[in-house]
Amino acid sequence: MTSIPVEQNISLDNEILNFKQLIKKIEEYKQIGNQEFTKYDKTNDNLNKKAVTYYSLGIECFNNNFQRLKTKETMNVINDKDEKELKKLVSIIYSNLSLCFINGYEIDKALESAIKGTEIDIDNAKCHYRKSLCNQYMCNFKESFKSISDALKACNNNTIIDKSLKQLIENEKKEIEKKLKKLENEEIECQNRIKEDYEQFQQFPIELVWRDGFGRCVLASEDLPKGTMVLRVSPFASVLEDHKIEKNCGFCFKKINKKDRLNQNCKNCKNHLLCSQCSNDEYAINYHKEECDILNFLKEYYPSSQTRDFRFMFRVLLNVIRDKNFKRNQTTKTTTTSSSSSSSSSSSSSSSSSPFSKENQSKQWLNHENPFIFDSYKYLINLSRTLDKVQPEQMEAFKRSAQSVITIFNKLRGAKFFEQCGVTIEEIIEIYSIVLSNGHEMLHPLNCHTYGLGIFPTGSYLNHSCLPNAFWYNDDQGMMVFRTLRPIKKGEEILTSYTDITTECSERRKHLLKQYFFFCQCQQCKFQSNLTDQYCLSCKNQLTNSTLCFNLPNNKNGSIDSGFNYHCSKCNSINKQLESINPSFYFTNQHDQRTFKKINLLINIMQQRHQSFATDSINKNNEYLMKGMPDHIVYKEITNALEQSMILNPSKVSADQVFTNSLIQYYFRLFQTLKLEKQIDTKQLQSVKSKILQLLTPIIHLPSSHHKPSIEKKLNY
Ligand SMILES: C[S@@+](CC[C@H](N)C(=O)[O-])C[C@H]1O[C@@H](n2cnc3c(N)ncnc32)[C@H](O)[C@@H]1O
Repeated sequence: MTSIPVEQNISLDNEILNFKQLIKKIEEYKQIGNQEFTKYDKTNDNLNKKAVTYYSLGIECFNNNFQRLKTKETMNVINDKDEKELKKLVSIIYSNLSLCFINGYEIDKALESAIKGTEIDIDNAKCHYRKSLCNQYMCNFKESFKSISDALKACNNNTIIDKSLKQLIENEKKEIEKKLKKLENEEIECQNRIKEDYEQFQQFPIELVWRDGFGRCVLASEDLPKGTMVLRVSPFASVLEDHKIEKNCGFCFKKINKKDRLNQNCKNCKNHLLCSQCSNDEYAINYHKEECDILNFLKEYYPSSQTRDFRFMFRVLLNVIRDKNFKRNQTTKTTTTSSSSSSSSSSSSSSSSSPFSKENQSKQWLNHENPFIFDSYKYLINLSRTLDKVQPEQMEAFKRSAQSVITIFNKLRGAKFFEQCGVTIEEIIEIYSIVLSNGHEMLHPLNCHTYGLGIFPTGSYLNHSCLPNAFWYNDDQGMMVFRTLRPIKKGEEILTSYTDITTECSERRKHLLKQYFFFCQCQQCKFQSNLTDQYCLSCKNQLTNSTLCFNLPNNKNGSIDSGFNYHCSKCNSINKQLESINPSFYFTNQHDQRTFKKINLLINIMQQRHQSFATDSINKNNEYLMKGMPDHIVYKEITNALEQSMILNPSKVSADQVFTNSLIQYYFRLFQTLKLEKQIDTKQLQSVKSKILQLLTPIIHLPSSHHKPSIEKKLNY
């Protein structure tokens, strides 16, 4: 439980004598909670703490008094009918609390509340419905289906039926059924791929498996040292960023010398450069030929539509069409061949002649020293998608865009082109949603700048972790390459990050939920979400959500002035005020603790020195001088401490040993302190900055472009 602010003016009358008083009090809390809920700005996606507080108070009031009334401590024993009424009310509060947590993106707490609500009143349909929703976000679709079925049962058990709620639940049930069917197919396809595509996966030290709740997972098939290339995937389709079109090769995306750019531009569309290598590659030449008329058309008639995303969709669709045309021709051929009883054509030899097979890709790709995985269309269309989560406005935009694409193709290639290719508008919309969840910005391996957009189906098989053990970049051929960040043991899952892991657990989970529609279940989040930022004043243990109890103050008429009391279940003491946790609490590993204590000490020395400089620059008795540490020694000590911590940097220890985030904050704090040091010059700062960047390599090398600028900004000098 997080610390919840309490309104100053609620009086807590703990002496509830009978059922009527209890129900009145709880009803009051519910009403104020509801008022706070309605007042809250719906666009604000932070937790509505006020509403949560009032609902929590209602629940606490019930917990504190119900047993007493039931166990006949009082003369006013509660009867069955009253008990039912009371439990119904509390269950509604749990349901409302669950909704607050859902709106605040705290799905674990939302689920916990919904479960409690259904336990207390099995006929609370909304609670079952919310339980189902939370399970969906947690990718437990089987559980979600069970809950939505319970919700429907509860609707039917209620004498007064809320028709719109029942309709909502029925629709949701259909959606979950569809999702379960889709997952079943995905699992079958995954098992098929494991068998059929064995050779491609054998090129890398990995194994593809299916796990309930997570879907496809990539595991290490042997012990892997740090830096090992674990996967290299060719793009199903990729395009340059708009501002790179006039400077970079449109096939391999490498930068072209200024003097060569004019010669290398396509004479027809004048909108596509090929580097000297690619202009000798038949595949690269033909690849552009197929899109040239489209680019030309856009330039002439819809100049504002020549955007990266629009160009990207054309490239995706051209490959889809190639794949479909080939398959259609193959079917026709097979039918003709079998009807004429000629010798059977093996499917493998036919597929090798596909214009969209691995063997027919660019020779540059095939001759490269590193192997790669090639994905045909069936692996693209099997990727997970979130069509049901797409906002209505976005869906409208998809439809408009899909219609424009069809119109342009039909105009340029013949009125029935799309129909003949067998691509429907529904399929294009589905591809859009796949691209939305699986498209990747393409990152330069050295400077991490985004230079394009691509889709790499097998690259999307890797799951996310907020303490990843692998990272990715795009290499000189525009392939997506994954490498290990630390040694990985055989059988361990290979995980990358989809988000900025330098932010707080709740922020990360919110971003992943908003962007990718799942509630992160990684080890790091599970560990961090159970920690509070407080520790027990008596036993000094860090309070976790599971050791933290929630108590109402015992004072009869008093108002809550300093928030809730916390009850440490480890030492049983009740504390009114809790201090913020000491950063060394984050490190269970002794070596880390010592290193960080040292850094902390040095920071303090620096800060004191800085203060004393400000107040009395020639105070010879300041602590720093008393310790007899000259400038360069302090500076060296800090660097040494940083180096030591690098030996045990967070990517090398397990998630339950280290808080990546606190480590980063520590470095930032250190840097800010050093910046204030008058005697530190730019060169020294630069050196500390490089040291910190080196320490944060695992994070900086992660794919997202969000965090890199934020780290750079914090290390500005
Ligand atoms: C890009 S896919 C990754 C591959 C996925 N396993 C599959 O088979 O498609 C992203 C999906 O994987 C699951 N996933 C990945 N990382 C996760 C995590 N840390 N916690 C929960 N689910 C995760 C979620 O279902 C998410 O929507």
